[in-house]
Amino acid sequence: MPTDKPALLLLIDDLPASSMARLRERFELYTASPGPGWGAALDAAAPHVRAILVKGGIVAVTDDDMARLPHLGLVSCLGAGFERVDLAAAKSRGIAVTNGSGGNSECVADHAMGLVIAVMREFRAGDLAAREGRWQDGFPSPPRVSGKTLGIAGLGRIGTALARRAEAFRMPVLYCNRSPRDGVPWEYVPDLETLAHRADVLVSVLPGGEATRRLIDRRVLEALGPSGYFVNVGRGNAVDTDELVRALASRAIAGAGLDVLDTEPAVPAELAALPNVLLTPHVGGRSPESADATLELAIGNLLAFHAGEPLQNRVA
Ligand SMILES: NC(=O)c1ccc[n+]([C@@H]2O[C@H](COP(=O)([O-])OP(=O)(O)OC[C@H]3O[C@@H](n4cnc5c(N)ncnc54)[C@H](O)[C@@H]3O)[C@@H](O)[C@H]2O)c1
Ligand SMILES: O=C(O)[C@H](O)CO
Repeated sequence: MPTDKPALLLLIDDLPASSMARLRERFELYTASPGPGWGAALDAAAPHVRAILVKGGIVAVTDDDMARLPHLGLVSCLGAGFERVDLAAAKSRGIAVTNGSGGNSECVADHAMGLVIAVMREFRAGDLAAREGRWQDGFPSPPRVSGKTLGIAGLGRIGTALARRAEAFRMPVLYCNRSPRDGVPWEYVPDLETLAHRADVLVSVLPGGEATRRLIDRRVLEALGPSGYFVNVGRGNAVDTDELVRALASRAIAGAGLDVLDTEPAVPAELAALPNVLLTPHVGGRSPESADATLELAIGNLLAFHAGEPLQNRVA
């Protein structure tokens, strides 16, 4: 039965019931999931849809997919990641792409600060020692966090929120970005190797995609040095994981806290076996508050698009 609600092709199959209800209130939903029925589902939606909602860091939207949807004008990404959307194809077809950066940035910044503290203060080893009845026995004296120099790779929304938290810890903040940011009080360092060399703890908030692939390589890790720590809350592909494992195992760096891996959801056995790494399963941005804010941002953009109004967070 036709409705007066705009049609939306939803490429996400794990939204909570409350989010689905919010979308159904506003849109006539069509769905597709990667797998054998994908093409047929896109074809069924094609006559109706002008917009897609997708987790653009997880599900690919290719040139072929866009070609199947002749009325498509907007790919709205729920969450910050959009590296699996073919931006060049979207641009050449006149299709706008938006993301949800900002909706989860405070939560990811909390998580990053948590990883910095947990890995530097050896929470994992301390928890184990206490549970195993080795109260303080042979426990090392891990470094203080406050006052240490924080290097941030990728000073976007999350990086900025993290830098503000670090200020409360009296941590000098340095950052590397594609270009210096206007109006921020932190020192810009033009290359990652120098950033790592000058930092006590390097946090990567770099996005995924080809442009950032393995930017954190052996040289950067060696520059961080044996008393340096590495934390990643951006994307796993920005790091050379083999080199990271080598650096952790040989104590070329002191430790790491990783929320993202280029192999995820698989965790390499060599990494899992290391005592000086703390892992969380890509949950840095996950919270009810983030889910609410990112959905609200996406709905706002979808409605603006259908009303012919300006879009927020355009990435193409
Ligand atoms: N762990 C999680 O749960 C989680 C949650 C949200 C976002 N993320 C990841 O974090 C990334 C950043 O999110 P954000 O909201 O801060 O995005 P953002 O767009 O606000 O910031 C990204 C920053 O990275 C910089 N950058 C991009 N390429 C670079 C390069 N080659 N060298 C140096 N700097 C570069 C950009 O200039 C920008 O300042 C996202 O793209 C996503 O991949 C992870
Ligand atoms: O990109 C994001 O927002 C997070 O990584 C969740 O996908």
